[in-house]
Amino acid sequence: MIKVGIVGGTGYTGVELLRLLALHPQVELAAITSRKEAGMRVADMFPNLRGHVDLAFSDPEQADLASCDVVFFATPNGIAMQQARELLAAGVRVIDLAADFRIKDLVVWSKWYGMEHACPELVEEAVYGLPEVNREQIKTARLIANPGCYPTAVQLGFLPLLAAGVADTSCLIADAKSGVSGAGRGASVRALFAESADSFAAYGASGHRHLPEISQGLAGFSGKNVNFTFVPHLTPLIRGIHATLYARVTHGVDIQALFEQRYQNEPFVDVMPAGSHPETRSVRGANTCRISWHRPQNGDMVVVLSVIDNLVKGAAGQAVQNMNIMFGFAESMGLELIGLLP
Ligand SMILES: NC(=O)C1=CN([C@@H]2O[C@H](COP(=O)(O)OP(=O)(O)OC[C@H]3O[C@@H](n4cnc5c(N)ncnc54)[C@H](OP(=O)(O)O)[C@@H]3O)[C@@H](O)[C@H]2O)C=CC1
Ligand SMILES: CC(=O)N[C@@H](CCC(=O)OP(=O)(O)O)C(=O)O
Repeated sequence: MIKVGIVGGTGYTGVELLRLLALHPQVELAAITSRKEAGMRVADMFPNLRGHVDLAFSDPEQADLASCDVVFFATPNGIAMQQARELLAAGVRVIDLAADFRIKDLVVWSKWYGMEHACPELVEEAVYGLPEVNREQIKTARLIANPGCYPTAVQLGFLPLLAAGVADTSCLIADAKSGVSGAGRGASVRALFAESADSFAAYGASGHRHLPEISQGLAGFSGKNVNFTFVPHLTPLIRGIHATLYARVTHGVDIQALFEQRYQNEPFVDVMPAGSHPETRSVRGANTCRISWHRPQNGDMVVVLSVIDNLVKGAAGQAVQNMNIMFGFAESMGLELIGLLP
């Protein structure tokens, strides 16, 4: 058994971590923090956890995080980097669900996140927690940068094409749609029911902070710089990301075989039969990325469709997957979940 702490237990990714970890056979939940709700019983705020989580939220300043084996940060950007050095020095492994350690170029990171980095030396050490790419490094990592939700769906969709060198890297496009829980649980006008229901809009079309994270990953897969366009959209879903990806691909390549081979040993990537249209609801609540591809009019443009649950494979589920790999547990432990239809 390992002792686990969660900083930011009242947010959407925090409560999703609790849902998954409460039933994990190798986990003892030791500390769950919230500044605003310190003292409140977790199950009083989240009745779905009644009978499963018998702890109260503690103030992050008071919580005994140093005695944990691993601490998850389900906090806004810029929080984990304030505490990671101290925790690592105490022998605690850290998994950050925010973006503090995702981008290796600190100048780029500061530009997009609007702050100076508090521990640049740890950015170099941190392992980007996309198991389908970095499984070996994750096994021994002390510090994991858990990927963003859009970056997970987009990178897994492009990976087989770029790793095989069959896509034109001068024009890669991702048109991605997210459910409203992607914006977190903190009140914001755009997430209000009356603002987001029965409407659909792009945002950040001329620049979103996931652009540099995804570009960094795609360049790594292809071994060269890529020209990448990313347009996110807010949809009236609660959970889910649907990424529609466009790439010009060399003719004559068996793309179905390429995807099936790349993901044949991956427990959480499902390649559908050629010509399928994956639905976000098929992965709702599950740690699955479900993918299919199309070649419209048999031209050289390939369209990849990639869906995830932003809170599971896009955040908490992937973080638990990383924990399993780091501690030598079966990678699927606590994550054998099937999407919720309807
Ligand atoms: N929502 C999503 O789909 C995804 C989110 N992420 C990332 O995961 C992180 C968490 O997201 P999400 O759960 O949506 O966020 P929420 O806004 O829903 O929750 C944030 C949590 O952090 C706590 N918190 C806020 N400020 C601080 C602080 N200064 N110190 C300690 N705790 C703090 C809050 O509790 P309190 O204020 O009481 O302390 C709350 O529990 C973010 O970085 C987000 O970008 C990544 C992938 C997907
Ligand atoms: C719908 C929505 O607002 N989504 C968020 C991204 C999700 C997220 O939390 O970003 P990280 O993965 O970087 O942590 C946004 O566009 O800012």
